[in-house]
Amino acid sequence: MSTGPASILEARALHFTRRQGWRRHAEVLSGTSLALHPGELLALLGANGAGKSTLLRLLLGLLVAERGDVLLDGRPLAAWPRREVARRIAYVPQLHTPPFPYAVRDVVALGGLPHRRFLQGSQPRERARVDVALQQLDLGALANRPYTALSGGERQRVLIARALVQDAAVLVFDEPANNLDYGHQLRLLDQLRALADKGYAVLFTTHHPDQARAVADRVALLDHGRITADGPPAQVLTAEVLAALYGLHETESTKTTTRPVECR
Ligand SMILES: Nc1ncnc2c1ncn2[C@@H]1O[C@H](COP(=O)(O)OP(=O)(O)OP(=O)(O)O)[C@@H](O)[C@H]1O
Repeated sequence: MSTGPASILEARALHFTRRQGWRRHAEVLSGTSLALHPGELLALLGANGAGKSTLLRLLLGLLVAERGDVLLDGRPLAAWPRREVARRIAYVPQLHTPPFPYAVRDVVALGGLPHRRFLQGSQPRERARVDVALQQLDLGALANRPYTALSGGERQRVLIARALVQDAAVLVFDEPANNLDYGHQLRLLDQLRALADKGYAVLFTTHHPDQARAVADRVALLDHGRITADGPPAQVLTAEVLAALYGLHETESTKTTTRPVECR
């Protein structure tokens, strides 16, 4: 029996297979377990194709495992009404191309939808949350611009602002620092840290060990669908472990990737 604090979102021994072609099936996750706690910033690292996005989609209930459980507040995800899941877990996907030129403010306001009653418009409290999120993400000047006319990095910030308006207890980010310039990457990492410090449970995937080392409380390594390490970055992110995870021999470059990024 676990003696640590209760997890808010947890994957327990998940098995998931993808069909690849007519007959071939590949097991993407093989008994994968991962627990996320309130107030914690957890980084998930793994090579291309390791199964990170698949694990996130299972945790969000967008895919269903063949075996194993996903628990939200200790209760199987499938037992929660979909709308309640949307209230509790906010997801910031990797960038996508939006179909319509909605104004930035309207995209951010979509985060309030799970909190509205049927056919109800936005409420003053929600509009105030939109203003705060726009400000927090440095989007005030872009609020009335079409979302489709923004750069990749600006769009990423809009999606993060939308997640904040959702006011969920769990925030899940798929490679959130992708497409951001160096300054915005550092600011984003600081924002993730600040959100965890406020009590949100924050999970993000990254290809950059230095980002995990700079801000995360914990880092979990996913290697061919299995969690091979899970602990404080300083313990987990050794040059040897990274070389094994990414199929590298220990070199000067792998040593460099274990150096911390200064971001505060
Ligand atoms: N829709 C799909 N249909 C079939 N196979 C898929 C699909 N999506 C992903 N896969 C396969 O599942 C495996 C895991 O993919 P996943 O996207 O979860 O990895 P990842 O760790 O997020 O990779 P990356 O870092 O490149 O984004 C890969 O072998 C991939 O080819």
